[in-house]
Amino acid sequence: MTDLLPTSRSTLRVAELFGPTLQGEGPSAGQRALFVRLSGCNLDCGWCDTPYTWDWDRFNREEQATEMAVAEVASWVVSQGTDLVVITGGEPLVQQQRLGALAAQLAGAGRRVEVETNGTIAPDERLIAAVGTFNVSPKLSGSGVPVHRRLRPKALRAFRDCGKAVFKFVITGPADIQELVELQAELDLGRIWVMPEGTTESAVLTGMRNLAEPALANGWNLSPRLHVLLWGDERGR
Ligand SMILES: Nc1nc2[nH]cc(C(=O)O)c2c(=O)[nH]1
Ligand code: SF4
Ligand SMILES: [Mg+2]
Repeated sequence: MTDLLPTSRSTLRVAELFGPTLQGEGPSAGQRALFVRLSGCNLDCGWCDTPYTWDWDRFNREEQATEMAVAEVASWVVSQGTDLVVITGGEPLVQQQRLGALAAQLAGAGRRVEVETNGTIAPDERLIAAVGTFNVSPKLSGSGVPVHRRLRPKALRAFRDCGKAVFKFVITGPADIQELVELQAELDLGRIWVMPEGTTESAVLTGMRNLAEPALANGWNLSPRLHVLLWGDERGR
């Protein structure tokens, strides 16, 4: 029998717990929310704004990642009087088993659970049952990640077909827009948000101005990065 350490089944690698703050992105932007940021990612996007969750060449893993019991994370969330909880990363689905346990506990306690994911790992049934909305953010060529790693059509179809996903794309320029037009035609993704890349107020505002007309022309919604407009690059916001 495989000798699994109990901690490997009951703990999550956590980067930070924060909030209440305002969900800054996607369909729930502007809503009060708590955030659970998990550590670890299976991609390495050039413009990543949370490299402290995965880039162990630049950051110290022991300092940036804490093993926490699923129950401990859940009780922190439930102790706060805010009903929306956003689980993000990193890539939360690299810990899918324990993420599913957390999401189920939170849903059982009456919380609305959103998961921010890069869409490369298909969600399992327990996770789908517990999550209210998956904000699926597949990476485009501007991320610098090779296409076979960042776009996994089978996983994207699983999100699309679960009925709980919206798709949110970070756009860094015209090549990303063209790639999204093609992806939409190929995969029929449903509701799409586009969002500028940027960690300063001026970069986000300029990006949103550049995206407004392409969004309207292609049937897409436009997402702000509200937390960046309000607080810049401050961590834990
Ligand atoms: N306020 C706020 N909203 C967010 N929406 C998605 C975030 C993320 O880092 O995934 C995020 C974040 O870091 N802060
Ligand atoms: S998928 Fe998200 S967390 Fe992972 S490297 Fe890309 S932007 Fe960063
Ligand atoms: Mg962020």
